[in-house]
Amino acid sequence: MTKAVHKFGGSSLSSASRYQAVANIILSQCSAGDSIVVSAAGKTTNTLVKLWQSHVQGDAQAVNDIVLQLQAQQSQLISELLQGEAARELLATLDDELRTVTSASQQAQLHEATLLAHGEVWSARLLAAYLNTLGVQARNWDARTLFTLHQGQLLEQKNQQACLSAIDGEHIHVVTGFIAADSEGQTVTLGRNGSDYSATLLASYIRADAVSIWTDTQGVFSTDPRKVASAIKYPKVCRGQANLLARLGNPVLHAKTLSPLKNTAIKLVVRSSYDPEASPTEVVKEGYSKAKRFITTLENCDLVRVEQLQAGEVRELSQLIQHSIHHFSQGAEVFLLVPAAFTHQVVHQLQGRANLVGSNLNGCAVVAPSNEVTSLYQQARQLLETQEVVVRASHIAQEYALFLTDQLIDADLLAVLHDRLITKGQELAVIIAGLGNVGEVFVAQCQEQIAHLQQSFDIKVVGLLRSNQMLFAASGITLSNWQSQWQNEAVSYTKADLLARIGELDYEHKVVIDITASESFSQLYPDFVSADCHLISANKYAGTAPNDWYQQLRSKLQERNLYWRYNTSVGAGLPINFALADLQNSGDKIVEVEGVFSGTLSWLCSRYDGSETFSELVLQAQQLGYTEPDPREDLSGRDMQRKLLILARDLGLTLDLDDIELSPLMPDSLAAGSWQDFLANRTELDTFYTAQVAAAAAQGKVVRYTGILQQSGATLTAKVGIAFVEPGSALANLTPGDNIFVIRSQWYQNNPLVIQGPGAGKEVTAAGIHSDLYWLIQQLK
Ligand SMILES: Nc1ncnc2c1ncn2[C@@H]1O[C@H](COP(=O)(O)OP(=O)(O)O)[C@@H](O)[C@H]1O
Ligand SMILES: N[C@@H](CC(=O)OP(=O)(O)O)C(=O)O
Repeated sequence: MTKAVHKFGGSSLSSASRYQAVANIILSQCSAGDSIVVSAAGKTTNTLVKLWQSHVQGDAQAVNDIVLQLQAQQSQLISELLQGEAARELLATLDDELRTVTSASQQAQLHEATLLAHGEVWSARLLAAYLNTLGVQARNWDARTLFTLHQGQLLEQKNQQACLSAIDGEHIHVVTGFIAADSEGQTVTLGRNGSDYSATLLASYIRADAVSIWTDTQGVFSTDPRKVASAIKYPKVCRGQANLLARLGNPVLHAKTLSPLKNTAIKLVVRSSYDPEASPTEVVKEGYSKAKRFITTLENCDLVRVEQLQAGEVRELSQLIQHSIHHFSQGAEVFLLVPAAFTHQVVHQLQGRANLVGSNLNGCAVVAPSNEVTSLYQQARQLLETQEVVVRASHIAQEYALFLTDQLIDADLLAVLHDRLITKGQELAVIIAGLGNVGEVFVAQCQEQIAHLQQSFDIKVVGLLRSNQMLFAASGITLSNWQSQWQNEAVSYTKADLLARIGELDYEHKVVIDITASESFSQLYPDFVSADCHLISANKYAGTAPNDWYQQLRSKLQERNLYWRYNTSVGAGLPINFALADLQNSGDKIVEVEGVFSGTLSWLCSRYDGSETFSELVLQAQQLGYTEPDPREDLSGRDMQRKLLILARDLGLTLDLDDIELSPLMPDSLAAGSWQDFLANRTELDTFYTAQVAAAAAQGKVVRYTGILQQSGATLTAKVGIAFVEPGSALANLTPGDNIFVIRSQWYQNNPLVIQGPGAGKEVTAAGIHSDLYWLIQQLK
């Protein structure tokens, strides 16, 4: 049986609704025998630290106020999650504990670690009780009964025995993070953010298979995603870099998190409790992922030079102040970066061997592959200079460059640094679905196109998919001979196989290019987005799916900073979506889009001159491959209806397909029945069409099949069908097969903007998809 440990940090337990979300994750993802390690709710530990500081300062009033604050916060959580006896019991225990805190403070008997431990104890107790009310057999553990340290060292055997006998296979075990006991039974803590470490320790003792660190971001990013919206989520990060980030004070993982995993195969992932479906970051062993670029900030540190630093002394100092301390050597000198609040303690401990060389410093560190560090160091220095940041001290090591300044690296400055230093030299994985007419041309053009785009991005086609087989190579498919690779290596696949392969890709960016005409493939878009893929579609189904589904997809894309381009779904390579977006973005108001958006119907109506019957023309078009296999698909007008809906949604209208009036280019009697029936009765089509031609001629006009979207005040007209147009108009004089879009706007009123040209064809459609890819890369740069 597999065993998992899930750790939920304070950010995942910051309110009753967050506890509920956590419980839902546990209900859906955990089974008996799994362990849940919890931190203190929200910022409770910070509040407890303040309480301790007030106590040390002898400020009884502040101690009281903070106790009341804690009581209010915890009681609210309990009351919102539990009822009846369960609630009463926890509220009474909370009261007792807080009364004990107050009296211990009054009697000068408060113990720091014991005080700080309350946060985790409250969380574990409440979560276990809440899970019980949901019918989960949950057990609550105080980690002081599981983890013992003697003089700062873990008593491995004792701890393992304690954990193995506690964590049975019948319950879900809710365990306090952050705390342990010393050999006298006194509380000790594992350092701020230490619950990550508790989780991996527990996992190593009980020989779990996996640890999930659930937090409020979807994984480990190139920089703090809460400060820089364009931060890149990395699917994989190697342990060494994760550890280095932690040692530089980055909060996403605690510095000791990785040590219990050494020499184990325990899988570690970081994922979001706010978005459990989003693909996580896996922290993998060295060599299992490429080194990535990161930028992390430091705030309010002191730089301390130390003489004769002994081995293990930094660890002891970190233990003393409950914070990780970054240290580095320059020549014979060793420096420590100490959180300013603890410098006094550290200097005191070092007994005359420490000199303060810089105080209240801020800064940033660029972590990168070792061959990039020197050049990034130089670029960063120049960049900081142009941003008028005075560097007080800097350090370059094999895997990172560190800059210390007096100025704060705020979110704006961090965004600039990230943009210039981190988002260069990125990789984009391309997955192409649909290798029909257009798909094959697209792949054939890819080699040259990619070489052209390569200057800014390292682009690799990693997947080629047909409806039932796929060729996947994470390191890239050689496009010059993909056909023979396909012959030898393509395999049949399921949706789960495809998503698993995409999930394993270790690229900064991924894009799925859908050149299929498959509705079921389009239904996978939400899964692709959950796996952090951008989308490019020639396929019209997702763009015309029911509005709720469509809007959910759009918001999911937005939440993840992902792009969706679908220029070729309307008018093939014609830049209609670009034009509409550009006009709207520049402040114009579009009042009407009218046109012929079907190459087939354009060809039929423009070619008809009465010398052949309409049905003969339809059969000719079928033979020339201009129509769908059953030409009634075209004659039904559905395809144009879909395209009009895509344009309407681009204009911000929340329409559904059925909101667009549709009248087909054939009598209803022919729409039903088999193709044979159609052939047998095709004269009905001819009668239908000649009647339309005669009616048009009576008005001095000609027949065309058009779509129109018109906004006039509060009235919206959206319809697709037969229209009688002036013989001299642009719509009437269309080259057979071409599409035309006539756009009327505030700026283009009497003389409309006309976009006209081939609206189908494999070369132009493939070129349009390349244009979407180019656009995507411009956005990512
Ligand atoms: N490179 C990064 N990737 C992800 N998160 C980061 C990064 N750098 C900083 N962070 C911050 O780390 C926070 C998560 O750590 P923390 O607040 O300790 O979470 P928890 O309470 O779940 O333990 C995120 O909210 C984010 O702001
Ligand atoms: N509650 C402790 C331990 C911890 O790990 O918290 P979090 O998981 O929220 O970072 C702290 O705030 O330091």
